[in-house]
Amino acid sequence: MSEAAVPLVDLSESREGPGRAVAAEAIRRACETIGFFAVTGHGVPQDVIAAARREALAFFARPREVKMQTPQPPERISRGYSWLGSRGLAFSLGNRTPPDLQESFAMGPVEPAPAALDGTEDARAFFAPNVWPAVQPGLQPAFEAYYRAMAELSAHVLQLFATALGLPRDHFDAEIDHHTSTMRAILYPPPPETVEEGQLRAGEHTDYGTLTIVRGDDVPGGLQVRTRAGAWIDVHPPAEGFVCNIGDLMMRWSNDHWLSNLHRVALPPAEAGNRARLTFAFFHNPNADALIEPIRGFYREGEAAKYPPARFGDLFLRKHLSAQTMKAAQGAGA
Ligand SMILES: O=C(O)CCC(=O)C(=O)O
Ligand SMILES: [Fe+2]
Repeated sequence: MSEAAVPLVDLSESREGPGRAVAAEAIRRACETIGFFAVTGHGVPQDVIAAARREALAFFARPREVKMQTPQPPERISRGYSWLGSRGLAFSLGNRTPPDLQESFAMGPVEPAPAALDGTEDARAFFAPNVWPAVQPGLQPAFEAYYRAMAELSAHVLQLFATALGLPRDHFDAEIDHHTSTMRAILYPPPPETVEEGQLRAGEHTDYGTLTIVRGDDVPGGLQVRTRAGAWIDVHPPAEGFVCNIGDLMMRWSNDHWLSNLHRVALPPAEAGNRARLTFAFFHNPNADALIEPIRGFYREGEAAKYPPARFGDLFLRKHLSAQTMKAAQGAGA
């Protein structure tokens, strides 16, 4: 039950020089075993994080009818406000659970769609305009600044992934230059007096994309990851750091040598008191038209590809939508 199972990687020397290889090797080991690692020395200014947090808490404290002025659009893409009871992450695995005890506010790319996607389904799904609450003009700039900082950090970590996979460091660069990442601020309120059987703050799931970078409050009722032995262990973020995990796409790219691992957000025990928890989760995704094909140079001797090549846009739309409705769950698990 050692919590050292989620290793800590200091990124402060990881940009150039011998520190790059050291960080890449630590990340390789983490991705092969638990699929999670924590980072410090990431270079994201603490005031960017603090401003986004402040704006999120102010937004979630507003009356429901105000928050509902920027609802998640009916197409179920990750924009705007999702109210308590409207999502269930375990649905994406086809599990029938009560909905998650969380409300959230999501955004997508800050840059417009590249011209090559003009008029396509990808442009509509991945580059749908963001929605911003008119009552709180400070939220947009704070969230955009945080999103940009996360995108930059992701690009750096993906270069370390390339090195860790034995590839040139710029291997993924051309697949992420019009990335379709989303970010979600999530508020887990204090649990109600009665919760339904099997109800959690976030049901067990794997993430869908390349890399997720999470900043969640380190309070009871927090993030847990499943070890290969089947135990759920608490993941404590380092002070001023982030928790990173890889998603299904990196697992697919690595022909399953890397693990996109199950995780969840538990309910706090009753004695922990009535505490809410705030999380910022940045879900890094590649370009809509990135071709995800198991990386051959990385195969072990004689190994065959476990997946056919597939466009990211097609893979994602199948799984993401199933997190939202049980009806669509048949196609999940990609
Ligand atoms: O709140 C957290 O720490 C993690 C949330 C999460 O795993 C998700 O939203 O995908
Ligand atoms: Fe997750």
